Amino acid sequence: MSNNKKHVLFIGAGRMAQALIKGLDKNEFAILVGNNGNEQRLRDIKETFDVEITTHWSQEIHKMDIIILALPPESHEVILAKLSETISGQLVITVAAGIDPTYLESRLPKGTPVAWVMPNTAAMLGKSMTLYTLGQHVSQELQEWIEELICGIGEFEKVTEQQIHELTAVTSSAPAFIYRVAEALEKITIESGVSKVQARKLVANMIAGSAEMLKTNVAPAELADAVATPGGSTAAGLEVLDTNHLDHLMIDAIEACRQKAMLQE
Ligand SMILES: NC(=O)C1=CN([C@@H]2O[C@H](COP(=O)(O)OP(=O)(O)OC[C@H]3O[C@@H](n4cnc5c(N)ncnc54)[C@H](OP(=O)(O)O)[C@@H]3O)[C@@H](O)[C@H]2O)C=CC1
Ligand SMILES: O=C(O)[C@@H]1CCC=N1
Repeated sequence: MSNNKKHVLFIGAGRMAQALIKGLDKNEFAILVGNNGNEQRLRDIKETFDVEITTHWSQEIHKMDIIILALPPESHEVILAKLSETISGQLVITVAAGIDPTYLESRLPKGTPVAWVMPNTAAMLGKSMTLYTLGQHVSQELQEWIEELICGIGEFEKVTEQQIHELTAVTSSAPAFIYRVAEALEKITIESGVSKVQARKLVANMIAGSAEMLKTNVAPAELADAVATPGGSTAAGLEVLDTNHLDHLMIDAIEACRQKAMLQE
């Protein structure tokens, strides 16, 4: 069984690597994890996820089928140069904001299959909305490997390189915007005298229910209309949001993420 497993090396062992490792099918993938020298973190990962760890990842490349770069965008340049010395046709995947297949291909040996996968932290619950796109040298079989990798962490969509540049802010960064909204609502809820646990239950289930409603494909405006009873209380709150241009605030926040991701390349 283990001989048929695909060997995956994670370079980077932080939040995103751990979220992905949690979702991967350990019957399909043999996982090895390396990082930038934080050995305690590697030991914790070994214990938590029952995977192999290495402090010398560059010596393991020849045994690997897939290499996943789960490290900061600005660390890619040096890591790709190091990888190029030993790599021989392995699939290289990055999850970094701003690091597209064109960037990877230009820094790896000619013909190296590469992909860009953009998950979010809900990967750790198998609930990521993940985007992916392929480089020029990815076969049908390798595309299937990529989909096998990411199906364990939630839903996915294949899009273009340009679309990942533009949509990383929406599918990977905007969860943080939702958490900010939740934080504000939790604070308000606690002020009504309920416990923190109750506040979390109220707010989390309200957001989860709203997300389920969105999945029915009814337009968000229509869903909001259905909440706002004519002349009722919700309309008064919506008017505050509209008058203060929540939509403009969202556009500005998304644009700030996009600009920063471009600078990190
Ligand atoms: N967090 C998120 O929601 C998302 C993150 N991403 C992308 O994932 C990537 C990682 O982010 P995240 O997990 O949040 O970051 P973390 O800071 O949690 O983890 C970064 C990891 O990269 C390792 N690392 C840094 N530099 C090097 C290097 N030169 N060589 C080897 N390993 C290195 C660190 O090593 P050490 O353990 O030794 O410190 C650490 O394990 C980023 O590129 C980000 O754009 C993409 C989508 C969503
Ligand atoms: O904040 C970041 O840079 C990463 C990329 C998208 C989500 N987190």
